[in-house]
Amino acid sequence: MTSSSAQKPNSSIHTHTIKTPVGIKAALASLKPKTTRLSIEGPIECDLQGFQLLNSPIFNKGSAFNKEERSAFGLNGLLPAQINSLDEQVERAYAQFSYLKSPLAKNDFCTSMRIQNKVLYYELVRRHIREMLPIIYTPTEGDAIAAYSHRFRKPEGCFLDINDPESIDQRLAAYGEDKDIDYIVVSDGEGILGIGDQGVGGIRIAIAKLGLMTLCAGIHPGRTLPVVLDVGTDNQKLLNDDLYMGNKFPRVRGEQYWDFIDKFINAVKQRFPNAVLHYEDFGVSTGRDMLYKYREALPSFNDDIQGTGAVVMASMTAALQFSNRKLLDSKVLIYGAGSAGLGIADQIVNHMVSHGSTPEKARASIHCMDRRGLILESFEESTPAQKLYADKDGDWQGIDTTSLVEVIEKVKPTVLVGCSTQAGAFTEEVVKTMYKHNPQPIVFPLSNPTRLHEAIPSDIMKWTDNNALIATGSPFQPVDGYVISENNNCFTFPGIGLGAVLSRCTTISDTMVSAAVDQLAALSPKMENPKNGLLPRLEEIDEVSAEVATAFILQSLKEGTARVESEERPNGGFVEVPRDFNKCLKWVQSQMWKPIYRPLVKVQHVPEIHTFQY
Ligand SMILES: NC(=O)C1=CN([C@@H]2O[C@H](COP(=O)(O)OP(=O)(O)OC[C@H]3O[C@@H](n4cnc5c(N)ncnc54)[C@H](O)[C@@H]3O)[C@@H](O)[C@H]2O)C=CC1
Ligand SMILES: CC(=O)C(=O)O
Ligand SMILES: [Mg+2]
Repeated sequence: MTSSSAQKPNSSIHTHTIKTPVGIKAALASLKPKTTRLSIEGPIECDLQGFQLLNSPIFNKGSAFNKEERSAFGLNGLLPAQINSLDEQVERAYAQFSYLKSPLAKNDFCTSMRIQNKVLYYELVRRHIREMLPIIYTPTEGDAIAAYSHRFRKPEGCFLDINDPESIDQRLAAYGEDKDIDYIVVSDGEGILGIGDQGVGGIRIAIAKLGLMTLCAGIHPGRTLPVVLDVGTDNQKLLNDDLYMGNKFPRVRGEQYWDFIDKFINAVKQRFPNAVLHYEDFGVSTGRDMLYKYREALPSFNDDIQGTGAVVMASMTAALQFSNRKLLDSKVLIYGAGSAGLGIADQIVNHMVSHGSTPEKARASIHCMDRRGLILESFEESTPAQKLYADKDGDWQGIDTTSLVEVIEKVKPTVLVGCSTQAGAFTEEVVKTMYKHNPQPIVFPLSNPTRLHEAIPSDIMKWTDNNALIATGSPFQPVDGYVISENNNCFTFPGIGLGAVLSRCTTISDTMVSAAVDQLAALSPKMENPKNGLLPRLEEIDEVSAEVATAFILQSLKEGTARVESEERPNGGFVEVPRDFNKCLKWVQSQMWKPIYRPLVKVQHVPEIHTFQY
């Protein structure tokens, strides 16, 4: 059992008066889990029929409905005669996907498949993950977001409007009144995937991240909620665009913005008391404050800060182990001290502290640059987070602190991280200076999209005689047989999110994130073969997420933040989570949603007309 600090979860969602039409209620009840909130196998009760069933992506099987289901659910006449297997459907869908030429056309195809049939969509992407991930996520999703108002076809997600803060709860209710929600991704669209302010188009980053939660970590796709906070936009192109679909005024900031956020957080706590809240692509001036302001109020997580920090820390650990160097001897230079850069710096500090350092010593081994150059104590306009890493002016007399090469010459970093959105900033001279001081320099150009990378791997390898240890922000081809790992936060946020959902933790602590980092680093294939990447293969992502989640849950249980063991099973008794890693891993895997068709069982209620999205 958990310690006394764990609270019993609010079970009001199970008992509150249900207003949805009775048919939908039955369908939803069948999504309810056996032990925790995830139901992944066995028959699903359903009383949708005919077109309603075909239009419900959670229940739809398209041409795979069998004879009995076609009769029972009024589908005869709505489908051609042949009954396909999921394999055949995937083959057909992949052929259609392959026929399309441009990445954006492929992205459109994926969107339409996702809102048509979730099982088919996730199975299709799972089988072709390496090819399709860049289409449904960075970099192509960034282009799709930039073109949101022009390519728009069907609304998905929940739109909250700063003009109408009193309606937040009503809007959340309209989206999913009678569902338990396990996981919410929210964005205000200010810092999208390295392409900046995209206003209301930010809804699509929330949708894309939730897609990865399901794909990579088996979060039930019917139990997630994408939210955009439409607070205006400072993107002049959007403001001038007649077709732009969001609020056409400059971003609201200051008190009115924070009141809106307060109301949103309170509404989430009330309506979805068991949900984990994931912040995505907020601006540098808000994302960090939001995380620290609310992280004790509800289990919440900023992917750009913590998810990115965690995956970089895991790659760095793997690179240090491979090159036989010690974490506490490392010196790190972060080029681009924004949300991601400072999140990485914080995660490195957390990790160094949990491996025996002090916060002061750990911070002293990290140096940060932004568009003003090396961050110095004398800079008045630095953010509080930047000030933690500021260098003493006196130590830098006579050195051009705006020159990356000069800074490297003085610091002699073992690790160079780029999250500056400055394409080509890691020049030949920069990389060769790193190499001069390190036989195996660790270089992570992370800026997305691909065209913004600080350097491309083939150049870095050429300039270091293939000795650099590289991980990038977007996918790249191997160089001379060396696999280049994508330092993608999809190796961390889905596993951490799954761990948070399953443990029902009250908060996501730094040490829980550190446990996830250590687990991911332990899965690095680099030690087996120097040509392997620093991170596991994408094809193993669901297994990786399960392991990351397991480490997270065990740490949460240790810290007394897990509430899962105070949840009652439907048939009596309480959930018991095994403390043994392998047994706990099996339990985690048993809770993950999988893209398989489950038998549909008819229930005898007459459905009313409804607006149910799934
Ligand atoms: N690979 C991954 O998994 C992730 C990659 N990223 C990428 O990292 C990049 C940064 O993202 P955020 O931190 O959210 O953006 P941000 O806007 O918060 O930070 C960018 C930082 O770069 C600095 N910068 C700009 N010009 C510079 C220059 N010439 N020299 C040095 N620094 C300069 C800015 O001052 C700012 O501090 C984006 O391209 C984003 O896509 C972000 C999260 C995850
Ligand atoms: C990958 C990601 O989260 C970003 O670039 O913002
Ligand atoms: Mg992001």
